[in-house]
Amino acid sequence: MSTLPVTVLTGFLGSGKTTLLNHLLSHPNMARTAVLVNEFGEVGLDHLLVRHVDEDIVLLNAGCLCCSVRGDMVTALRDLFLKRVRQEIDEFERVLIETTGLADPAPILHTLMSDPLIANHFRLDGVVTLVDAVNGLDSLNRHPESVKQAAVADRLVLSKADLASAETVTALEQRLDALNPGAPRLQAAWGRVDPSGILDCGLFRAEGKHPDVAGWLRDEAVTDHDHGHDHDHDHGHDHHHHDVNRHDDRIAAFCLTFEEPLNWNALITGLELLAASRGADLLRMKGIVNARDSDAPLALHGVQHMFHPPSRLPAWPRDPETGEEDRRTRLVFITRDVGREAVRRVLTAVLETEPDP
Ligand SMILES: Nc1nc2c(ncn2[C@@H]2O[C@H](COP(=O)(O)OP(=O)(O)OP(=O)(O)O)[C@@H](O)[C@H]2O)c(=O)[nH]1
Repeated sequence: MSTLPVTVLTGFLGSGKTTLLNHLLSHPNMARTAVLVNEFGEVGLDHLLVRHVDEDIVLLNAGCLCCSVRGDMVTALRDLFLKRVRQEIDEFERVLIETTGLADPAPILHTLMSDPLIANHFRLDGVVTLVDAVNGLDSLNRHPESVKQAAVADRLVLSKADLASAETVTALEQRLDALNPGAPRLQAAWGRVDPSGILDCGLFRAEGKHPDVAGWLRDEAVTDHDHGHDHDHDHGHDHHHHDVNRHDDRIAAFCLTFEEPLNWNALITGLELLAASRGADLLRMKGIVNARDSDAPLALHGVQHMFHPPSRLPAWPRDPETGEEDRRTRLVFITRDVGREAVRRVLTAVLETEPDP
C-alpha cells in the first residue's frame, strides 16, 4: 500500500485532545508523522521546536512535522502532500489530524474517500475519539454530536480518569461498550498514551505486513455485544441499557455474516440502496466480502452515504485457533435508528433477486 495512513483525532470540547497531542508530539515513535492542528499556539510547541519550515509548518525534535491548518483541512492536506512531492519538507509517512471539539468527523472521512488527489494518496487508518471521564456522561446525554463521535471511533481513549470516581468511570465504560463495542478502549492520564495504541488500527500496516482483518473489523466483539443485546430485549427487563438515555438507544452495532459467497454487484446495489435511503444514519460500515467472482477477499468500508473503493486482500484471514481460512462475508455496521433486521432485509432481498453477472 503506497498510500499514507491518516488518523483522525476527535473528542468533545475540553476532552483533552491538545494535552494528548502535546504528549504524542515528543514521542520518538511519532517521527515522520505530519500532525495537523488548528493553531500552533494551543499546543505550545516552543520546547519541542527544531526549526520553522515555513509559516505554517514546524519540525519538532521527535522528527515529526506540526502543521497549522489555515482554512479547510482538504486544502491543508493537499498542500502538505504537494510540498512532500516537491521535497520542500521532510518526508513524512503518516498524518494525524486533530479536529475541533464540536466537529462531526464524517466530513473529514468523506474527503479522505472522495477527493481525487487525497483518496489516491491517503487512506483512513482510524478515528480516535477522546472521552473525558468527568464530563463524558453528561456530554453523551446532552450532545448527539458526542454520541456520534464515540460511535464512529476505531479507538476510544478515556482522559481525566484521575478526576472521576471509579463508579463514574465504570458507568461511562458501560455506555461506551453499548455504543461502540468494537472499539478497544485505552486510558490516558494527562494525555499519556503510547502512539502504538492509537496508530495502525487500519487494515493495512505501514510495514507492509499482512492486513490485520480481525483487529480492523472487530466483528467478534460486535457479535458478542449483539447477542447480549438481543437476549436482554427478549427478556424485556433489567437489561444493561436501563439507565441509558435515548441518544444511545438510537445507536446500534451489529454484524451480518454470510456463509456462502455473494454476488458482488447485488451486494453493492443493496448497500447503495441503504445509502440512498438511510445514508445519514449509516454511521460506519466495515466489511470483508467473499464475492463469487473473486478468488481474493475484498475489504470494504464506508461512512454514511459514502463508500471507499474496495481493496483486494492478498489472502483470506485465518481462524487463530484452527488456522483454517475463514471465508465468511462479515459486515459490521454502526447505525442510528436503523436496526439489524432492516439492513439484513434490504441486503438479502437484493442478493436473492439480482442475477449473477
Ligand atoms: N486532571 C486531568 N486533567 C486533564 C487531563 N487531560 C487533560 N486535562 C486538562 O483538561 C483541560 C482541557 O484539556 P485540553 O487538552 O485543552 O482539551 P481539548 O480537547 O484540546 O480542548 P478544546 O480544544 O477546547 O476542545 C486542560 O486544562 C488540561 O490540562 C487528565 O488526564 N487529567
